[in-house]
Amino acid sequence: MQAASLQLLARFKDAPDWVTGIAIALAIVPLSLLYLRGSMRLYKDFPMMALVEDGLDPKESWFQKGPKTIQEGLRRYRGRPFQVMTGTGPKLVLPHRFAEELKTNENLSHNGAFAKDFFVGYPGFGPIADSLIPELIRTKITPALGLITDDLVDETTAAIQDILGENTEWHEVSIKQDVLKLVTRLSSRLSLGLPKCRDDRWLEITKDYTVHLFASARELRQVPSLLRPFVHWFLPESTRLRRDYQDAQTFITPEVELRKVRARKALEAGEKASKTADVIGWMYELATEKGQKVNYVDGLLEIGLASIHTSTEAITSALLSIVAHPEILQPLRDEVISIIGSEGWSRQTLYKMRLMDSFLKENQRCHPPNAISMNRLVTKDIKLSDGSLLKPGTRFIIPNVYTDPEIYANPEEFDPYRFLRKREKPGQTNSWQHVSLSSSHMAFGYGNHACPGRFFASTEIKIAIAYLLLKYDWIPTTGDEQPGTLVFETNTLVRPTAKLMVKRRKEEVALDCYGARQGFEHI
Ligand code: HEM
Repeated sequence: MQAASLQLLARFKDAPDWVTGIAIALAIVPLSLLYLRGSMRLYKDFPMMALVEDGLDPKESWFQKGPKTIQEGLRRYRGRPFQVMTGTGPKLVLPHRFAEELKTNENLSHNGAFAKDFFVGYPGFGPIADSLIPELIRTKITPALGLITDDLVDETTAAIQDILGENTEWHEVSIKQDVLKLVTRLSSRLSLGLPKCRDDRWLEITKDYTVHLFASARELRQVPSLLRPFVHWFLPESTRLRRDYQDAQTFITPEVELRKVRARKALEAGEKASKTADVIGWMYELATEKGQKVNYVDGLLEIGLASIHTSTEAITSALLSIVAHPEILQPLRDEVISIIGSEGWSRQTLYKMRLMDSFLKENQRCHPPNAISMNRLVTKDIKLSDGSLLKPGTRFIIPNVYTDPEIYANPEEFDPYRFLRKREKPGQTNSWQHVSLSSSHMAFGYGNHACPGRFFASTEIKIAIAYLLLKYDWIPTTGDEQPGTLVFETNTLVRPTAKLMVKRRKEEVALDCYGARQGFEHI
């Protein structure tokens, strides 16, 4: 912890003297106090896991080797709950068998757990706990997916052209950065609709906000808790985050006002407000239905946060897997050629891409961005089936079981057909889709707070991959920047600098779609 504090202090070198003085005083004085305070918060009935054999204390184990800490804990404590020391305090690790009994427990909060890890309450960090958004996704976005599919194809057509272009010679690209740009375009199309969604200023704000929030929260989790209320004011990422938030407010507010005026005028003229087709419109609709005030800036930023980071990781990782397993490329292309070539884009045709669906699910299994799921805060006493008592305030996580040979045959093998075969078994057609939830595949979480955006995510990812495969050839780069991964806490993510070689090819069937949707306007 001392090393982390000193590293942090080094970042204050350009700050005024008085700021540095305060920071140093705050860093040195309470360190011992913090250790005491931290240890008092431990869950006393559960063993603490640390990779002592690797010379790491509990917190270092979590930060540097999260996935290994969890695996080793499961082995060492033979399926009994144990605790780990995260940057924001201890969390229980509950073995996977508890997922079923906890999935619909009402005394669990997802927002509460995330609020603590993402410092909701500090200026600029706010949106992640807005409870209206899951409802909005369930009641407005998912039912409109048939119509949204056209928008996403339209946006992918334009965005791919802008980002990857027509170069038919092999050239190197920063693949994660390019996918991030593409996903930001798609998420922005959902949030703001045409034409605002293509505004460069908004695209920059929403992308930067997502990147800076994850970076700030990650930095702050490494800072001793007593220092955080001061340090967050000076961390470069948090400073940028507050600026992004203000920029978002400046950008969004006039657009919201404009929409409200239009809706009011329509009502005054005795007309119905037009049907809505983006997040601003749906938020307006939901607020009116519920007679509730909504924060549009928070809502749009939350959609960006939930969707941009996750879908970027999913698409980049899928593309890297195709490059690493070239034998799957042609079967995936053939499926798109056959289905889109004969029936065009629609929610139904995307559903028919069963190999793509299975491949994406297998990719989540083999390259999970997170080793755990079901991050929850206990709000009332819960007694587990093994007799353990979880008191209010307890936080827990449940590890994934993707490498368990009793659940997945040959778990080390990357088998894009794995879930396709499972779906062919009687009665199993809907159990193993990309978006299906189960405790043995928790890539979209599990239970009451499982990802409501997964239907949108799966649609957008399939469209993006179809374009990337039919319009481009991909091979590994020969340069220094081999993709590789970054491990932090329990996350294993594609490195932001990952590179691939790409060249334009001629797609076998027409994919493109131009122009806004007909008969479904913005308010
Ligand atoms: C590949 C893409 C995505 C992945 C892997 C993913 C994964 C997850 C996971 C693991 C959770 C936590 C679930 C739990 O703990 O049980 C979650 C929650 C959530 N996701 Fe996603 N997500 C993705 C895309 C999206 C998109 C596109 C949206 C929005 C359109 C979205 C909106 C949300 C929201 C609002 C929650 C919080 C749910 C709640 O509080 O009840 N996600 N997601």
